[in-house]
Amino acid sequence: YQTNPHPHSHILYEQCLSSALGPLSPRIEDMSCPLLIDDETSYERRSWYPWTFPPVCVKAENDTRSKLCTFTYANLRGEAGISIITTPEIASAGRNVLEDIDPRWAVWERNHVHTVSTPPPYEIKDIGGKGLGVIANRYIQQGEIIMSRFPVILRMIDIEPWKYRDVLQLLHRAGIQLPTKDKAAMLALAHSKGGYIVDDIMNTNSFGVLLDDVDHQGLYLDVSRINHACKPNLFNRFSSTTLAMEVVAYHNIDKGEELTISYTPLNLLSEQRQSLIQDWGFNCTCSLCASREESQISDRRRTNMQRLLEELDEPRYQNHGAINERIDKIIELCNKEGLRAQIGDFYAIIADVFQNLGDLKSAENYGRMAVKELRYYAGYDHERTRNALTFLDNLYRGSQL
Ligand SMILES: C[S@@+](CC[C@H](N)C(=O)[O-])C[C@H]1O[C@@H](n2cnc3c(N)ncnc32)[C@H](O)[C@@H]1O
Repeated sequence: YQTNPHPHSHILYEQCLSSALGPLSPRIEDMSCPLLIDDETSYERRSWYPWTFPPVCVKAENDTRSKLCTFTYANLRGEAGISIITTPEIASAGRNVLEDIDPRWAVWERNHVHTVSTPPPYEIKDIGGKGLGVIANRYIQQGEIIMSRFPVILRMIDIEPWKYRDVLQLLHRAGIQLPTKDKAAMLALAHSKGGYIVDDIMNTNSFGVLLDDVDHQGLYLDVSRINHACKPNLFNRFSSTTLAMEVVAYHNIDKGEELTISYTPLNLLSEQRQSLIQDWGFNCTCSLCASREESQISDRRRTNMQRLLEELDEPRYQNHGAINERIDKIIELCNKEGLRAQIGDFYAIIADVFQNLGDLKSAENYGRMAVKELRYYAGYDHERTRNALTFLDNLYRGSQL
């Protein structure tokens, strides 16, 4: 091991911040505690390993211990570079996301082989009124993985302790340290609000992602070219172990159709949806927003679903007849509203209700269905999927106490 002269990192190193056995590889010989690396520890050549450049850091105004740094890794799994703006602690704990994936392990984890459609079944073209967009160049079948990408920039969302100017400097550094090809593609992405260009690009195109369970903004090339629709034909799922964002066909898509995702959670009411879209800097012109009649019908159904879900918590409905009646109605409304991607979350709620009722068999059934749906729609190791798996793990253990 290298010696680590940083006073705080020593303690953190002893505690071993990240899971010692990286989730990407089951090999026992890979067990090691990652070192904490920042601008002070990386004074010797290569002592900033595994990063490609020595990290550049800024200190918080009132707390000199908290640093925010830019870490760059030039070649993530042969695809692109990645720059991460985060704390040294998170970078150290989350650095196993840089490891190459052992394919046998990945298949075992996911339960199926991961295949991205090749050649890509889409083209990126100018779309009137929306800038560039993505168009299907052939018939696409439900479930096809259209894109699978790693982020080129990640930035921690809670940057409150640091000066905004300092954060912008780190962002600038994040951009210039990317390999030339990725930097050019990143700088060509859409921007909408003005200000420093990379900041504007991040705010116009990023997705929320977790690094070491902490919220970050993630910028994904290509995925960023997909425009918004309230009833999209694609959904995206995220892996916190690999940082991969997969874009998958929600249903069958005809050649020539524009490929779309929803920039907002799918189940919002029209007013909430429109206001979020306006924050994005454009107007929602989907029929679900633009047609008064359609949005009223949809809002009514969604409010109904919400009410039915809330009723499941009420003691007077806590019997099998009332619960099953509500489940049938929720599923019917969910299908009518195109909210299939959220059914896993509903199953998880229902599993919980059955557990509270003491019906562990039904709780297990719904818990298993929740895991299956969440693996497919949210991601095999998404936080929501992990929560559903923990529920199943605890189900019988809890009843034996
Ligand atoms: C993530 S980018 C999508 C790709 C973008 N059109 C481009 O040229 O790269 C988001 C930007 O695309 C535009 N956009 C996305 N969906 C739209 C929609 N449904 N209607 C109008 N503009 C849209 C907005 O300007 C938004 O700020």
